[in-house]
Amino acid sequence: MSEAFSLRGLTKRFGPVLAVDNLSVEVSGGEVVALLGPNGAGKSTTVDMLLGLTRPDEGQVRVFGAEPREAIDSGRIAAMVQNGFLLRDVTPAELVGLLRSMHRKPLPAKEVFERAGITEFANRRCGKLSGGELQRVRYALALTGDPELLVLDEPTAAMDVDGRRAFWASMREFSASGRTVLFATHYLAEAEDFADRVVLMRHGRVVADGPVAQVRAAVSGRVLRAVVPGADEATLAALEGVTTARVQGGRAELACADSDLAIRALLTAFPLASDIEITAVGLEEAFLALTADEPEGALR
Ligand SMILES: Nc1ncnc2c1ncn2[C@@H]1O[C@H](COP(=O)(O)OP(=O)(O)OP(=O)(O)O)[C@@H](O)[C@H]1O
Repeated sequence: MSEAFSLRGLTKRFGPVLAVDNLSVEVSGGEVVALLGPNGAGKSTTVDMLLGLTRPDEGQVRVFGAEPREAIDSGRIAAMVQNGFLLRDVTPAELVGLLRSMHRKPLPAKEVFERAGITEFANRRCGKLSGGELQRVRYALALTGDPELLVLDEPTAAMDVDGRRAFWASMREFSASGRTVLFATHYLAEAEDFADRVVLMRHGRVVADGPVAQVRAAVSGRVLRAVVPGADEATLAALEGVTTARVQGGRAELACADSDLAIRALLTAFPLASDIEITAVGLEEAFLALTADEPEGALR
């Protein structure tokens, strides 16, 4: 499938803060990708670089084989960013009208209103709209130019349950026509329900990237804890079935892709290992561990 965009070796610093650290992601046309991570993981900075709003310190961004600016000018990419500014005294209908006049092949205004669920308040001034309604207006503006790639930063923030449901139904319709979507979120459920692929970020880096089922399998393994005399983290991490290892307070904690293999390997290498316990890690818990705000977390 043709490439929609690629981010290669992107790095971005804000003073001492390393917001994005050597990030590489390639997305093909038609994929729906969730950029998932906790607050401060670097999602917005990554989205801003994809849109050409921020320049990377290192690395390269290509959108449909060109600079982001060209893709934006040609209307092939559109975005809905957090807190995008909307004038208080204009109406959504006026904004959509203005944008339609700037695009080569805009969608009919009525279709934009319907798809974004703003028909009811399209002629009300933006200053009179709620936070959730304004989010839908931002979505309408992103749809107006009929883009091939839609980039959404925390699109459902401020939306209520019904608003979220309607929004995702509309997005499904958008992607069903073979278009590409990248959305940043910190809601695991949204990523699971809507994305084909999840790129999990933490501390500016990609910690997992793959189909939802694969990321789920990679993160929802088991944890083996034991007292292992004389063991160091590197040796334990190299055992068969073990993903990462941590030794703390005399106990080893091993994150396992396959705990059956891991326990056999552990007892072969360290016959004196004792006080062994194995616990299952749910996806939610594993996600929290993977993205926890501690550089040397148990699971990575
Ligand atoms: N303009 C800026 N100046 C200084 N630091 C910044 C700036 N923008 C982002 N950062 C820092 O870079 C890091 C990544 O921020 P970013 O907003 O990209 O994360 P995020 O994953 O989108 O978080 P959130 O879910 O809260 O939006 C954070 O530590 C943030 O404080």
